[in-house]
Amino acid sequence: MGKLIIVSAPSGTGKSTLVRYLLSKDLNLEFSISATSRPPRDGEQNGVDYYFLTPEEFKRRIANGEFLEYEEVYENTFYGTLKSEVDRLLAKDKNVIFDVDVKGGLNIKKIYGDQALSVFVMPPSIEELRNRLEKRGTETPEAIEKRLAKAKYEMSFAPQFDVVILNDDFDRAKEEAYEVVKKFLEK
Ligand SMILES: Nc1ncnc2c1ncn2[C@@H]1O[C@H](COP(=O)(O)OP(=O)(O)OP(=O)(O)O)[C@@H](O)[C@H]1O
Ligand SMILES: Nc1nc2c(ncn2[C@@H]2O[C@H](COP(=O)(O)O)[C@@H](O)[C@H]2O)c(=O)[nH]1
Repeated sequence: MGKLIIVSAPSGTGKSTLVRYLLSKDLNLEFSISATSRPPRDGEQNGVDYYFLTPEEFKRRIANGEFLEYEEVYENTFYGTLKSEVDRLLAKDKNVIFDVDVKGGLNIKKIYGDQALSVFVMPPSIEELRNRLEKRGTETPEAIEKRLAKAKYEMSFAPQFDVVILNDDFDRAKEEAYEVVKKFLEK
């Protein structure tokens, strides 16, 4: 049976970068495409990066019980994992990797227990998070402030994860993540 790798971190830490690296390795991993009510960024594609839903459609699916978990990660912006997405990937005998916020990560771990490995990616500092988000340039200054304001709170959940990886130097962090995930998948 396929296993689950959950990657969570405050916004800007580098979890998507880490997830992309792990997907490029020979680990039989496939990405769990989340649903979101936020609009696509430049270059993002529906059904590849996210399933982009209107807030109304997102709420209809919540009421219909279609989500394994969902969070209003930022005010009026919903993100969630569809049950159908996880079932689709596990049915293909894939290991599933998630890029989800901290609460979503802990919820998925609770549901799947030992079948899942929860990984918290720790930023070196709040200042470095700000640098990374400003350099990425995908959020307005107001949105960056909101994300940073939440980061300290999210970091307090790190001890509840199976593994904590510090993303200071990316080359070191990606090797550590690879070793930890490989070991878990081989168990
Ligand atoms: N170790 C690192 N050192 C410097 N920059 C990094 C490092 N890791 C990632 N980055 C850069 O930081 C930015 C944020 O990374 P990424 O988009 O992967 O973060 P994220 O945690 O997925 O954020 P979000 O939750 O907002 O999607 C990117 O521009 C990425 O290239
Ligand atoms: N609880 C969930 N959180 C999710 C999911 N998909 C993504 N996310 C998290 O949202 C933020 C913001 O993402 P962005 O793409 O707007 O930068 C980030 O922390 C993601 O990990 C999900 O299905 N459930």
